[in-house]
Amino acid sequence: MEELIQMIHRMILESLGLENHYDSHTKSLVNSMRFLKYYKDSSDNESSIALSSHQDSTFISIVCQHNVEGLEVQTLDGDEWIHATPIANSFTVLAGEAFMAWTNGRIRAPIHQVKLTEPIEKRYAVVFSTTPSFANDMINAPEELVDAQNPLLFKPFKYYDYVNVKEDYGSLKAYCGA
Ligand SMILES: O=C(O)CCC(=O)C(=O)O
Ligand SMILES: [Fe+2]
Repeated sequence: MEELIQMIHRMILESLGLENHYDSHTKSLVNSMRFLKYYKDSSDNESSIALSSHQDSTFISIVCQHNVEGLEVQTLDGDEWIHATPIANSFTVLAGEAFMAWTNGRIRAPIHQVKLTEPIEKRYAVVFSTTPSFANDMINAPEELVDAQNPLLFKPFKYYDYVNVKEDYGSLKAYCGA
């Protein structure tokens, strides 16, 4: 898993021409793993929201859906939900707000939710996440990604300061939008 995580981060940095930031970037990463168990709300007939819509705060989240449907990703215009249908032997990768801010918006953090629809009553998922380390949690977009056409979208912020008050602000833009 460590290798996969490193590879995804490397692919993202390379795609943006930021290879020279790779060492400092990966040195300040922390990996974590969460096990999730969802139940369908029995008071709902056909479907129930098991995890309400949100953006992850992370750099990336790698979701193992165990072949059970439910994860939905909102389109950018907010008009539609796309089923992130599980694919056998595959993970689903979502970018989070830390990457969105650090890449000055080049990488989007999609809004997503988990909805259980008949006949699914129960769902397990495992989520592997990367976040900044406690010692080095300043998120500051590299200057290569900021220019007249791409003005800075988010003022530099400390990741864990944001995570602590995220619920109060509702979005990263409200917290530190430039
Ligand atoms: O269970 C899933 O498929 C997604 C979980 C998720 O979005 C999260 O834990 O942030
Ligand atoms: Fe999520």
